[in-house]
This record gives sequence, structure tokens and C-alpha cells, in this order.
Amino acid sequence: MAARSVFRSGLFNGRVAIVTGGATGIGKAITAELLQLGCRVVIASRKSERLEAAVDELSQLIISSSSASITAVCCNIRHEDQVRNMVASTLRQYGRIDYLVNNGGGQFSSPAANMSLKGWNAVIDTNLTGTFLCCREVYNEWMKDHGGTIVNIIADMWRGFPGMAHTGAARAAVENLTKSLAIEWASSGVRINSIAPGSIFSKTAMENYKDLGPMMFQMAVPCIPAKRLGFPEEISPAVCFLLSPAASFISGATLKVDAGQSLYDSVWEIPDHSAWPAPPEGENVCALREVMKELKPKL
Ligand SMILES: CCC/C=C/C(=O)SCCNC(=O)CCNC(=O)[C@H](O)C(C)(C)COP(=O)([O-])OP(=O)([O-])OC[C@H]1O[C@@H](n2cnc3c(N)ncnc32)[C@H](O)[C@@H]1OP(=O)([O-])[O-]
Ligand SMILES: NC(=O)C1=CN([C@@H]2O[C@H](COP(=O)(O)OP(=O)(O)OC[C@H]3O[C@@H](n4cnc5c(N)ncnc54)[C@H](OP(=O)(O)O)[C@@H]3O)[C@@H](O)[C@H]2O)C=CC1
Repeated sequence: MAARSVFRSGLFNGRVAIVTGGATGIGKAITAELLQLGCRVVIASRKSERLEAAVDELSQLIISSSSASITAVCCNIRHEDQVRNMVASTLRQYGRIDYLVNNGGGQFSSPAANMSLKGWNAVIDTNLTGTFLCCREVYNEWMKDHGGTIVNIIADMWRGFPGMAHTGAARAAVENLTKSLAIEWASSGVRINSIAPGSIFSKTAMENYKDLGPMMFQMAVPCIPAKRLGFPEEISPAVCFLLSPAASFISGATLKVDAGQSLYDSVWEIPDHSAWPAPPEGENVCALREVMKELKPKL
């Protein structure tokens, strides 16, 4: 499935990674690249049929001389007992956990004013609490004594996330969590960083938004300096870099992989309105009125 990795083959030989949401979209590309680099990967998410299909497909990438392997465990990261089971079963199977990629997550699109508490909580529990639980469990059960590397997938929420305020709040919180853990766990030899993807197209990501999906992704294109969408295979090399020894002095950082989208335009339209309070009267307001009088006929 994925293009061949630019990294040295065998880079992750003998290493063990957990990739949440590793069966679809960005997670599937990460899993594919880790496998090509010799890693033993455990993919974890809610739907067993997706996990089984990914194991079948991705195991075909493994060449017979490689130390790589792929297995799956059903885990809803919102549930503490299931996260505990994911970590315990990985340790039973492989005896170590070198890497954790917190990629599983998502949201629905809705104006904040229409969000129910249940919907808000579903998104916060998935993206913030789920990430916290996975980090804490992997740390307590393995990385505390052996070190390791964690990458958290967040989002382009640098100017807020109008239309998906719940996920903006959760991802900003994960960015901050990443910084706290980078300090708290440094003395265990744990590095932890975030990656903030721009608009990354995959069939599963699009289908999450039902009928709105195709339009949402298409509408993002003019706001991307590259004038095209990104693809999962453009996120996975950044994840592999941050996991690898090439990033041995990087912790607590966030890497934006968005072709500059976060610096540029927004899809959120603010209609013309006169709802704001008038500015304080004074010489500058008078001067602007004069300028506008002269400018108006030319506009
Ligand atoms: C340009 C694009 C940028 C893309 C960024 C990406 O991340 S792409 C990646 C995209 N990939 C993903 O996002 C993948 C993962 N995403 C998901 O699994 C879901 O989006 C989830 C996080 C909401 C969890 O859902 P779940 O079914 O496990 O949760 P649940 O059953 O426990 O409670 C859900 C509650 O949430 C509410 N609610 C839910 N949907 C809507 C809606 N459309 N409308 C309104 N509200 C909605 C509702 O209140 C519902 O309760 P109700 O009223 O039914 O009793
Ligand atoms: N595509 C994009 O433009 C962007 C994506 N992101 C983020 O990147 C990550 C991957 O998304 P992407 O690949 O695009 O979309 P996908 O919808 O393909 O991937 C989401 C994955 O998360 C898993 N998942 C969702 N909820 C849970 C849960 N509660 N427990 C365990 N696994 C869960 C899903 O599997 P299952 O349903 O089986 O549980 C699925 O594999 C997500 O966090 C997403 O929000 C961030 C910015 C932009």
C-alpha cells in the first residue's frame, strides 16, 4: 500500500510499536511504513473487521527475511480497562513496547452551539482522555523503566477549530499534555512529541462526515498553499522520523505537517455584519471616515 520508506530498511528491527487507529487512513500508512522498517506492530481500535482486514492486507508487505510482524487488539481508547488490556497483551506477546503512536481519534462537524454534552464528551474522551490513558499505561507498564518514544497525532487547531470546537479544544490540550509529559518522563528516557496534520485525504476520513465529507475536503484545497490535499503517506515519514534515533534530541515539540495551511487561509466564512460595538470616537475614527468617503467611489 504505502510508497517505500525513505528510511534505512531495518531501522526498527526488533522494536515493538502500538499504533492506535492503525487499521485505516493515516494510521494504516504509519503501520505500513513501520513494517517496512522491520518493526513489530500492534494495531488497536474499536472495529474488529477493520483490524482483521488491515492485518490481512499489511502482512503481505512483510518480506520473509524481515523481523516485522503485525497483530491487532480490539481497544476503545475511551475505556481504561480496554487500554490496560491493550498494553498488557502487547507485553505478554512481545515483552517490550518501544513506541506508542496515539493516532486513533476523530470528531463530527457541528457548530459549538448545537453540540450536546454527550457529543462534546465523546470527542473529549476520545482525543484527550484516550491519549492520556494510552500514554499513562504504556509509561507505567514499560517506558518508566526502559524508556521509549511517543508520538501524538493532533490537528491544525492553531487558530481555533471553528466547526469542530470540541476537537480543537481536545487537540490543544494534547499538545500541552505532550509538553508536560516530556518533562515529567525525561528522566526515564522517554521522548514524546506531537504531529499536527493539515487536511489529509483518505476514504475512511471522508466517510466519517457522511454526505458532507467530499465537500469538506474539497473546500479545504484553496486554503492549502500546496493547492492540493495531503495524503496519509505524507504523515507517516514524519512519525517515523520522530520515533527514530534521528530525533534523539527532540522532545515536547509539535511538527506541523500541513504544507503551510495553518499559516494561510480559513474555510470558516464570517458573514458581513454590524453586530460589534462601535469603536471609541476620536481623531482616528474621524480620519478613517474621511478616507472611506474618498475611497468609496473607487471601490
Ligand atoms: C478537512 C477535514 C479535517 C479532518 C480532520 C479529521 O480528523 S478526519 C478523521 C475523521 N475520522 C473520525 O472522526 C473517526 C472517529 N470518529 C468517531 O468515531 C466519531 O466521530 C465520534 C468521535 C463522535 C465518536 O462517535 P461514537 O459513535 O463512538 O460515539 P457515541 O455513540 O458514544 O456518542 C456519540 C455522540 O456524539 C454526537 N454525535 C456523533 N456524531 C454526530 C454528528 N454527526 N452530528 C452531531 N452529533 C454527533 C451525538 O451526541 C452522539 O450521541 P447520540 O446523539 O447518538 O446519542
Ligand atoms: N485526515 C485529516 O485531515 C486529519 C486527521 N487528523 C487525525 O488523525 C487521526 C487519524 O485520522 P484519519 O486516518 O484521517 O481518519 P480515520 O477515520 O481513517 O482514522 C481514525 C481512526 O481512529 C480509530 N478510532 C476512533 N475512535 C477510536 C477509539 N475510541 N478507540 C480506538 N480507536 C479509535 C478508528 O478506528 P475504529 O473506528 O475501528 O475505532 C480509525 O482507525 C485522527 O486522530 C484524526 O482526527 C488530524 C488532523 C487532520
